[in-house]
This record gives sequence, structure tokens and C-alpha cells, in this order.
Amino acid sequence: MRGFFGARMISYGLKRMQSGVGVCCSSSSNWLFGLAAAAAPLLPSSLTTISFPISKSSSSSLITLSTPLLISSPLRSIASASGSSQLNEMASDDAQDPRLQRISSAIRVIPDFPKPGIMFQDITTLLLDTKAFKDTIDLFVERYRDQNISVVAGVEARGFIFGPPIALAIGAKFVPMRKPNKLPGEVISEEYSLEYGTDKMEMHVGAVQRGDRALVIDDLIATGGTLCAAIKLLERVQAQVVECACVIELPELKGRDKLTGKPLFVLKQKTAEARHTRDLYNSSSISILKKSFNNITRRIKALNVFILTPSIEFCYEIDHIISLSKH
Ligand SMILES: O=P(O)(O)OC[C@H]1O[C@H](OP(=O)(O)OP(=O)(O)O)[C@H](O)[C@@H]1O
Ligand SMILES: Nc1ncnc2[nH]cnc12
Repeated sequence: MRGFFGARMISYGLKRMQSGVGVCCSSSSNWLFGLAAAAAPLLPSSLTTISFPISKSSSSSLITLSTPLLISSPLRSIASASGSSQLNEMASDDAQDPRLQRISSAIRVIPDFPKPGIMFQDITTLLLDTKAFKDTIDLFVERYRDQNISVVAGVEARGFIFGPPIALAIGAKFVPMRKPNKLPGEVISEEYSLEYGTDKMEMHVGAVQRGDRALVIDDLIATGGTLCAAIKLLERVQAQVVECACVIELPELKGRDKLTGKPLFVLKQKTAEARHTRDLYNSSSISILKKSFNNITRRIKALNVFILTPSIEFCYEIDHIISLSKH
């Protein structure tokens, strides 16, 4: 009787296995893909798809998963006085401007550079895309060409990339705001703190005159320390800072609030997701993976439980077989 019951349990279990979700992998290297395929039906179909590499000892594979979190942020041109949430759209109806999306896509984000935890916004890839780079300059030129700007102050080093073409196009002089001990003439200087350290900025005495209408250009505003130092230098020589302009803003760092009321115009706001892409990888995608794995494990366990444990008789059967095999 016990043997009969045990055999029935096994046969029923096998039937369950045949009719249930089962993924066969032809080799051990395929098991991750197999698990992902098995997990796919468990994930809501409406979710956004992301891809990320899973490194293996000698090569890397790409797994595509569904996640409710968006990798790319909405891209807007934003100008507002510091501390204000007011948004002034650009004349070109920038919410629809296809140039902004191209610019956004051309900027690479490198996690943990130059320090762990920093999501580095790398504009060098934007410079490789001739159209995106030109569009970036054009957007600034369209905004400033009729504002009677007499000086474009570019912040070392990346402000030197965007500042000069803008200055040339709007007919303003370009003034470099440099790191310490680089300028050969007499300088005035301002110390400031960065997202990842401290620095000092210098400007040549005589480069900017009292009454100059200045535009400060940089690639990115994070804590706002750099732009704040530039504003201070310009105001020390009684120039009028009309606006600060950057390609990228990291709004969580509230750099805008440091600009002593000066307006800030940016092409791209990188919201929490950008800085937290690593966390997203760590928590969101991985937790989805874990959930999928757990679901699969649960299913496998359920089958095992069904086959092996509901019948004490079946366990006795196994004990009996084992004890027989020992003799
Ligand atoms: O808003 P903040 O917190 O002040 O940070 C923004 C500044 O940081 C980066 O420059 P960085 O000092 O790294 O110098 P680099 O351009 O020479 O690399 C960036 O190009 C900005 O100038
Ligand atoms: N996250 C970041 N990416 C690029 N440049 C920066 N400067 C300060 N923070 C930065």
C-alpha cells in the first residue's frame, strides 16, 4: 500500500512538472537566459524594458528585463531665477524640440567616476555627435543673441568647450575663468566647494569691465559652487551677470539656490534616476531579478514538496529503500 501511494505521488508530481512552467537549458551557460525567459511571464507586460550587462568571468551577456523605472529622464530647457520653481520655456517650444532629445541621448553617464557614488555626466560623447553638439550651441545662441551680452565667461575646463562658439556667434568677448595658477597676468580669485572636493577659480584683472553684461557658461551645475564663484568674480569687477547657462543640471544638489538670485538656464535636468542609476541596478532591477528567481524557486520547491513531502508513507518508502540498500 505504501509503495502504491508513493508511486502515485511520483507519477502525479511528474504530470505536474510536465504541465507546469518548465524551462530546459541546453547548457549551463544558458541557464540565466532560461531563468529570464521563465521569469518573463511573471512580470507585468506594461512595464518599461531596460537592458544591462551581467558580467561573467570571461565575457559578458546582456539580459533584458522589465522594470517600472524609467532610465531616461524627461528633457526640458529650464530657466528660472535661483530658488524659484518657475519654468520659462524657450521660444522654440522646447518641450517638443527634437534637438533636446538628441542632446540628452548623446551624453554618457559613467557611474562611480571620479569617486564611488558619483554618476559622472560625460559630455565628451556629446562632442562626438556633430549634430547634437551643434544643436547645443544653437540652442544657447538662439536664447542669447538678442540679449546684448558683452562677455561670455566660460568656466574651466568644460565651459571652455561651450563658451567660445557661443561668444563668437553672439558677438561677445570670451573670458576664461581658470583653475589656480594658470593665468599669467594679475588675477582675482574665489575659493569654492565641489560635489567631490574643493577648488579655486581665477579671472584676469581687466578682462571684464564695469557694466559688462555677462553670461556664465559651464557644462553642468551640481552643488552650484563653481557658478557661484564665477558670479562673485564677475560682480567684484561690477559686471552685470545676466544669466548662467549649463547643458546639464543635477537638481537634487540644489545648486540653483546658491546663485544669489541669478537666473539659470539649462538644457537638461538629470533627476534622481540619473544619479541613482547604480542604486536602480542594485535595488530595482536586481530585486525584480531576485523576485523572479524566488518565484521560480518557489515553484520548484512546490513541486518538490508535492513529490516528496506530503506523504509520510512516501518518506517511509524512501527510508525503507535506503535501509534495504544498506544491507
Ligand atoms: O556645481 P558644482 O558642484 O560646482 O560642480 C560643477 C562643476 O564641476 C565640474 O567641473 P570640475 O570642477 O570637475 O572640473 P573640470 O571641468 O576641469 O573637470 C563641472 O564641469 C562644473 O564646472
Ligand atoms: N556628476 C557630475 N558629472 C560631471 N561633472 C560633474 N561635476 C560635478 N558633478 C558632476
